[in-house]
Amino acid sequence: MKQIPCALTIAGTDPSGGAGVQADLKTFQELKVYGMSAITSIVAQNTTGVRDVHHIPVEMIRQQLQSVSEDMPIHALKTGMIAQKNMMEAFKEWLEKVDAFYVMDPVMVAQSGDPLIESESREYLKKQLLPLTTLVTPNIPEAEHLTGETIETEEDMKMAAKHIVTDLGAGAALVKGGHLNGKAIDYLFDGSRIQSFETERIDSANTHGTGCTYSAAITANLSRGHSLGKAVEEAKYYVTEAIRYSFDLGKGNGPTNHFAVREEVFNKWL
Ligand SMILES: Nc1ncnc2c1ncn2[C@@H]1O[C@H](COP(=O)(O)OP(=O)(O)O)[C@@H](O)[C@H]1O
Ligand SMILES: Cc1ncc(COP(=O)(O)OP(=O)(O)O)c(N)n1
Repeated sequence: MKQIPCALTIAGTDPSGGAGVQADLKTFQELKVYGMSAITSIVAQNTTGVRDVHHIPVEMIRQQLQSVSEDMPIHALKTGMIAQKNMMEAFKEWLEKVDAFYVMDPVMVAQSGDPLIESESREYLKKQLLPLTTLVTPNIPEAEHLTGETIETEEDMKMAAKHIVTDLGAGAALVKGGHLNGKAIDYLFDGSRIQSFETERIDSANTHGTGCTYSAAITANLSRGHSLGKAVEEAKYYVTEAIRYSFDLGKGNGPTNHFAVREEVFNKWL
C-alpha cells in the first residue's frame, strides 16, 4: 500500500491561526500531507503583533522531537521560529540522526517588527544550521542579515542567493521578494543555476503568515517527492492564491486563505 507523505514543523505558535505552527499544519493538510509538529515557543500574538512569548524548556523540545522520530516516518521537515541557541543545539543534535529534506524558514522578526529570536541565536543559525539545509527561504531583511549585504534590486537578490549557498553552505536558497516593490519575484539558487518565480503583486495588506505558508508548502511538496524546482513552483502558486483570497480578519494584517486552491470550499466564502 502507498504510504502517505509525512512532514514535520518545528516552530512557534500563533493563537490567531495565521502564522507559525498553525499556518504550517493547515498548509500540510491542504496539500494532502500528514502533518506533525514540535513546538518551540508559545507566542501570544495576533494580526496586530506579538504580546508575549513563553519558551518551551529545551528538554521538552528534545522529548517532542524524539517522540516523533522514534515512532513516525518523516519525509520532510521545516523549522520556523527557534528563538534560543540552546534550542538550536538540541535541534541540530537530533537532526543529525534524521534522514529527511530540511527546509529552514530563518524567522527573525514578525511582520509587526517584533523580534522572534534572540540575537545570539542568529549566528548559530547561520554557522551551524544553515549548512544542514536542503533549502533556506529568507525574505529580504533575513537575506541581508545572512549575507551582510544590502538588497535593493533583483540583481542583489540573485547575488544573495548565490552567496548563501556558495559561501555559507546552504543546500539551496530561495530569496523572497515580498518586501521589494513591483512584481512578487523570488530567486532560487540550487548550487548550479538561478531560477525565478514571479507573479503580479496583489494589492492586499492581509499577508500575515505568508512566509510560514510558503515554506510549509515547499516542505509538503518535497515530502511528496517533487524536485526542488517543482516544489517551489507549486508552493508559489499556493501562497499567491492564499494571498489573493486572504481573509479580512483581525484589526491588523489578516491571514492567508488556505482554502484558496480548493475552489469548491473557498467559493462558499466569496
Ligand atoms: N502582495 C503580494 N502579492 C503577491 N505575492 C506576495 C505579496 N507579498 C508577498 N508575496 C509573496 O509571498 C511569499 C512570501 O514572501 P515575503 O513576504 O517576502 O516573506 P515573509 O512573509 O517571510 O516576510 C513570496 O513568494 C512573495 O513573493
Ligand atoms: C510563531 C511565529 N513564527 C513565525 C512568524 C513569522 O511569520 P511570517 O510567515 O514571516 O509572517 P509575518 O510575521 O510576516 O506575518 C510569526 N509571526 N510567528
